[in-house]
Amino acid sequence: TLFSNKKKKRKKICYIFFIVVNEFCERFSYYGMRAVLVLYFRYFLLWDDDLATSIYHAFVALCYLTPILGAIIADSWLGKFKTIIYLSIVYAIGQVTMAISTIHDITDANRDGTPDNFTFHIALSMLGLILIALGTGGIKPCVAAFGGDQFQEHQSRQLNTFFSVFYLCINAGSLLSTLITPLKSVASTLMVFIAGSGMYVKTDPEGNIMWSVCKCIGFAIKNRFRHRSSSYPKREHWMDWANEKYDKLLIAQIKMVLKVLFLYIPLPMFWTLFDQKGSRWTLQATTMSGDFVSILISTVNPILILTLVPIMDRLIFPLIQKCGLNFSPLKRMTVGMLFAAMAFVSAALVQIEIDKTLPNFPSSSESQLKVVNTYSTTLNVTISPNEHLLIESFGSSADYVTFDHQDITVSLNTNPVITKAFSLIKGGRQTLIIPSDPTVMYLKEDVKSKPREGKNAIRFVNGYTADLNITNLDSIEPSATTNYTLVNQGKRDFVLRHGEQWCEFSRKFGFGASYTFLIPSTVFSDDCESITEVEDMKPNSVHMALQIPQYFLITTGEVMFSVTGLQFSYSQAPKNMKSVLQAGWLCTNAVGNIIVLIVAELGKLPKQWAEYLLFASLLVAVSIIFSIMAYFYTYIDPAEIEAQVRKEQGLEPEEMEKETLEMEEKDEDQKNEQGVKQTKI
Ligand SMILES: C[C@H](N)C(=O)N[C@@H](CCCCN)C(=O)O
Repeated sequence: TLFSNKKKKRKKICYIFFIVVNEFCERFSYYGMRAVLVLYFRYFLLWDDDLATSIYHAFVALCYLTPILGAIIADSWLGKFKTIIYLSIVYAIGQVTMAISTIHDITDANRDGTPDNFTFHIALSMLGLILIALGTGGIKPCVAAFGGDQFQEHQSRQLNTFFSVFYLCINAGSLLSTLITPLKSVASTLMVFIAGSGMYVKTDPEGNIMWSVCKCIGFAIKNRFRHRSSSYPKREHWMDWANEKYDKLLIAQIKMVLKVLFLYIPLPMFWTLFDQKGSRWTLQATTMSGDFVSILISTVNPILILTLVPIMDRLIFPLIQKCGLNFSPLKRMTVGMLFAAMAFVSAALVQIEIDKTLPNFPSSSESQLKVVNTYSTTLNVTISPNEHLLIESFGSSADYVTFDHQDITVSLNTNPVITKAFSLIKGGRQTLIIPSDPTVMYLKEDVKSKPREGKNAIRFVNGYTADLNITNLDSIEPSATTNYTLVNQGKRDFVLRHGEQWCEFSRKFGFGASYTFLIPSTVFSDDCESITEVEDMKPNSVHMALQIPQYFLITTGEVMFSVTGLQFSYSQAPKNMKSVLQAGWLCTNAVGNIIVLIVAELGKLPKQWAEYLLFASLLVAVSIIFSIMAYFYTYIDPAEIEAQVRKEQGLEPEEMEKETLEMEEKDEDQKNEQGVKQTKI
């Protein structure tokens, strides 16, 4: 018996391996594609930041809405195993479609490196994304529930370990996704899953369960209204009004599901905060210094998950239990929410530090102006009505001057005096460039926010008497100013060239600064030494390491909230509705993302730190509501309730047999465990 038990255990580990590796591959593919999605929208489809971010969030929301469809297909029609297989094929077709949409050669007839038919690429990529969303939605609720199905009712400890390992695999997939291409992994997802096919415990779908559930709920509501007069005796639960027509077992199962779904109502708020890691926090990082921007953003969360899940499972939770505290799943989830709220308080504190170092950008009604003088002598610049600036040759005004009106007149103390009228951009920053011929002074638009991804925005004003060529930039005419170019942090070299003459100009950059370099007429005679630098925006000075506490707090919250929620959704669901509740759980994600889209993107507060604090307070309020709801929730054993209802109804012999077999197996396991203990003693 001992030998056969060990064999059984090894077999189980083996097919659980196939399931978790399948999830690893699927998440690897998903996160690998997601990581480059916004870049694809921005630089291939040439969408602006807002559109790219909105479509990105809409896609993520769709991925977490489609699980409902996957769950219906699995629980009512195909069963979890076949649903995973078929929808993995849809997923793979989606990834291939997406990959084809990125080949610009397909429509690039003139071979200029840009697609000629954007509509074609947009249509193809949207089709690809919809297929991926359908695929991921179909797979996700089924894989978790399918994994859970491999355990028997008495194996709750193993079931919890399975969900922790399952979550570890999600994060290992997410972590490694940046290293290998997503396409390969879709193929391997399918192959790994099919490889374990013969070993799985496959529960059959039990007819169109969702349709029966809807009809049953509809009937209960209708029946309740038909009997609303006080002469009819009250029933214990409103679903009991379906008793006349529907099976008691189905009604009991619906009651269990509704109880859990009701508890889910406050949960999207957690995801609203959690999913801002990828948007607001990423933007925050671009205003900080440190050379691990992209690595930090894409890897810190999965790395922390891989470390924290085992620590929590093996150390913290057992320790809490040893102290005699009942740290129930719903309590863990509440604490997880509070951790996420603390993460946002930490983000707000970091933001306050950053704000102290940020330039004073103009409000939407203000305009800002700086003056750069490349004329041969110092100039007295008067900007009507009462702004007087003394600017030396190849120098600039100390900082931007802010105006609450747009129309200005500029006078220079040249002989004769030069006067010119300008209209400034509302809410913009501009520089007045005074060239060697001041009569043609002109305005140039400046950056009015920190450059993306901690890069530096640089431009050159050509004070040389002829056209100049600068590395990686178009040729610039005399007196002209180039547009901004983004350069990475570190030492950068530029070669300036005019005909046979050239010189090399080197400069070390930090993070998130903006500079205008003034090239004098003597540039080649002094080997680029005389190029002067005007700092339009100071480099970032708050170090990115300050973001680590907020990442640590949100990930601790995630471990408590998300891993526990996954286990809870499985354990509290009736056998035939496991995927449906997994889908419900994933839907809380979708709603969270939609809230990010609506509240965070549209209703932005003027101060970012205030927005962080607002979200933190909202989550604290929601966690209080959730803890009250949780207090009134009684944990159930769905199998026990189902058995009890069946008993009341009179059990079918077939089911009785199955149940007896399970009981016998359980007894055998317990005996064996005791046997092992005795042998050890
Ligand atoms: C990578 C991340 N830490 C993670 O584990 N993600 C989970 C849950 C995602 C919910 C966020 N909207 C996953 O299943 O990908």
